[in-house]
Amino acid sequence: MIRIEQLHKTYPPHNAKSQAPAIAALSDINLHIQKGEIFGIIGRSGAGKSTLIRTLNMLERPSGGKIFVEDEDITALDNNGLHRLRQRIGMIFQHFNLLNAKTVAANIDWPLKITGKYTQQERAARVAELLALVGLSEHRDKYPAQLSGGQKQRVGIARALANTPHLLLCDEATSALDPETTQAILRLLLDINRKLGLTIVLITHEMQVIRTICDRVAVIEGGHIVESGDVAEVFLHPQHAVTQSMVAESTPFSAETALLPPTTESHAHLRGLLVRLTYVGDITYQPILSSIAAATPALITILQGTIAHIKDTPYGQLLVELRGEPADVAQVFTTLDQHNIRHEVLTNSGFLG
Ligand SMILES: Nc1ncnc2c1ncn2[C@@H]1O[C@H](COP(=O)(O)OP(=O)(O)OP(=O)(O)O)[C@@H](O)[C@H]1O
Repeated sequence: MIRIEQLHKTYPPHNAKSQAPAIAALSDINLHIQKGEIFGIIGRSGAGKSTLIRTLNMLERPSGGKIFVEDEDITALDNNGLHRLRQRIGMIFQHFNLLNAKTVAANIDWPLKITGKYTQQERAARVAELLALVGLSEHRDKYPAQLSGGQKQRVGIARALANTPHLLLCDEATSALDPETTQAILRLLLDINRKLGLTIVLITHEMQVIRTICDRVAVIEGGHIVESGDVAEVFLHPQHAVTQSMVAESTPFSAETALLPPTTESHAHLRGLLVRLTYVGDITYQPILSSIAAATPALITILQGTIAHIKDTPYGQLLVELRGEPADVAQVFTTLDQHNIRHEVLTNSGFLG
């Protein structure tokens, strides 16, 4: 659906007369986004997220590299080509960008009207369909000022979908919303993705957004993609320091004991190996640990645990202490391997004193 090759974007220094160097907002970005997936781009403030998503509909012109959308090199398009491209790409924004002097229905009708392609009757039918899709039929005659943030974003979504785009870009679409409304909007986006098979690319600084709806994710830092892959893999086994800290901030599993290395003080009582177990999928609900415990003289103590979801997939993480003879401990690891339960020895507490 989208192929980004060696993309660069440089901004001139803020003060043109200064000797300051140009700002490299994006450097050597290479990404492949599949048709029908929800692809998330996450990063801290200033990492380059907005610049990257805005290049996908050429609101921002790259300084180098190529972007193919449905096999068409969009960096080479003239004005007519760009106009046609933008009809195939919808976009929603953090602050909704609605027309305040128009009603909900008129906001949604606007992109249909400016194409000049449809009769008034066709437009009215399409607006009614979109209002129903986003759950706003009874608010059709209200003005944006009379709506909550979540309702405004629903209007934004309906407007973005008006011309039946192939791709929806979401620029921090839930950042201005409270957690409950965020969940409702994310559910709506997921529903639309499934019902319409629409490809969605979103940018966010919240790992929770990625975890709730994305299939794959790229982590951006200092204009570089530092890590990318399936959400479960990146979320459960983050490699880069930025990813690790964003995961730690968002996880229900306390960072103090689970995701950061234990301190001598916090685990002074431990005598065995401190091991983190991670399991993904149906196995999450199977009593593997109790059957291992029954079959081995090694002692397993659960120190902390959680079960949660990454999109539709359940996963579990346990922090356990493992004590016993080396052969018994090795047998526990073999059994864990047989069940595809990942185990990481965080420390041998013998060394903690
Ligand atoms: N129009 C511009 N002119 C000059 N520099 C810019 C411009 N837009 C962005 N930048 C710079 O490019 C870098 C990336 O900015 P960008 O807005 O893409 O980051 P971001 O990850 O979206 O940040 P935020 O989450 O704070 O919006 C930053 O250093 C920023 O200051």
